[in-house]
Amino acid sequence: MKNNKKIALFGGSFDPVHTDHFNMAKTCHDKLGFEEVWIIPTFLNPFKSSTKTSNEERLNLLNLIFENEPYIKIDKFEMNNNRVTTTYETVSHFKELYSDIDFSFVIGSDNLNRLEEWNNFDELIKMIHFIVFERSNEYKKEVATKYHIPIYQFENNFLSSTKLRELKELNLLTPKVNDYINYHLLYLDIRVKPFMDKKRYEHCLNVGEMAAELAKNNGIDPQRAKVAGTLHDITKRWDNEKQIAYLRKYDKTLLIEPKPVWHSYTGAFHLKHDWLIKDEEIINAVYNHTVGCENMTKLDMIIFCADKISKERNYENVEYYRAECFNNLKTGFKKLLINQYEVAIKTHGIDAIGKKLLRTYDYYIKGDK
Ligand SMILES: Nc1ncnc2c1ncn2[C@@H]1O[C@H](COP(=O)(O)OP(=O)(O)O)[C@@H](O)[C@H]1O
Repeated sequence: MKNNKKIALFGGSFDPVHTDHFNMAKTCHDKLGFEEVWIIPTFLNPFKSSTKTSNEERLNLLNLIFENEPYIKIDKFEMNNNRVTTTYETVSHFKELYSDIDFSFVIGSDNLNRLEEWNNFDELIKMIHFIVFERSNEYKKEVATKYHIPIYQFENNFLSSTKLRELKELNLLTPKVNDYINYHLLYLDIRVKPFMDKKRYEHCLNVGEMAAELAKNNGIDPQRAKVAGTLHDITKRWDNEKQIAYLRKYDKTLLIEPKPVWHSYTGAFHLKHDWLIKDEEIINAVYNHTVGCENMTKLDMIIFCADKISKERNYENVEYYRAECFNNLKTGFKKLLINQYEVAIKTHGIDAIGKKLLRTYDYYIKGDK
């Protein structure tokens, strides 16, 4: 009898794809005898109202994580359908197209709980073998027994896309996937929006846009500037207690700076230690965005300026400062710095404006750097 090729179909939202998805696919190939694993990202999960990320972004992430795995094929059948596609339809499609292939369908054990509710389940279970990977100990074991479905263990980190979107357990996510997510600013509606009011969120988006424009003007990667700009105020609405806790944890000396400046430092610490952003220039640009420092990079200046001239800002002379920044970044930056220094002194007095603003002012304005 002819030995048919064995292929595992692995469907999911992959929003984002993570290390455990990777390990499951690898186990199918390395240990369970599947020659290939075909990854089928959903257009929409039938049990969810919507996915959070575009098809293109999810595909890019899949291509990235599996780039060195030759046994993987990423199939766009469900995505291209542009509508909800049930597993029954998908399996029928592949079986019809490739009648000489032995297909199995990979799921996590959580899916056993509602497996019998899947569309056309009675037929589906006769059409294809399910391969189940244990996700936790709590699942309907009787469903597996009833349909003789094998359960496999694998090197499981017990990750979930939902938790990763919420910045939980990011240290276990394949770093290049995390880097892509950060660089493309995915999941802002989960990671940024809920932590501030609408106006502040709009400001953040506008600063990101303005920073990208200034970056283009100055020969810098606009996307990196957009990331720093969009995330610059990420901790602005954190309460004092949380700000203090972060400063105590990462740099106590900053507690002597005025409270309104704290968020620049806690923002940088949050992005570095919780978002796991590795690009130090981005981290530093957030760190320096309120009162600057000596020897600022172009990106530092861009974020400092973009924050003060973003689209929605409408204080007197804002148009003038905008034009100055686009005409010459350094000149615009210095003018904004003088303005900020004078306003700060008028409002708070020289003793209360903090050492860092004084130092930046001395360096750039008095020292004419
Ligand atoms: N840590 C894990 N252990 C076992 N199975 C998992 C794990 N993470 C995801 N899976 C399984 O991988 C498949 C695709 O995952 P995902 O895209 O997160 O699911 P969904 O389509 O439900 O959003 C699902 O069958 C899910 O149960």
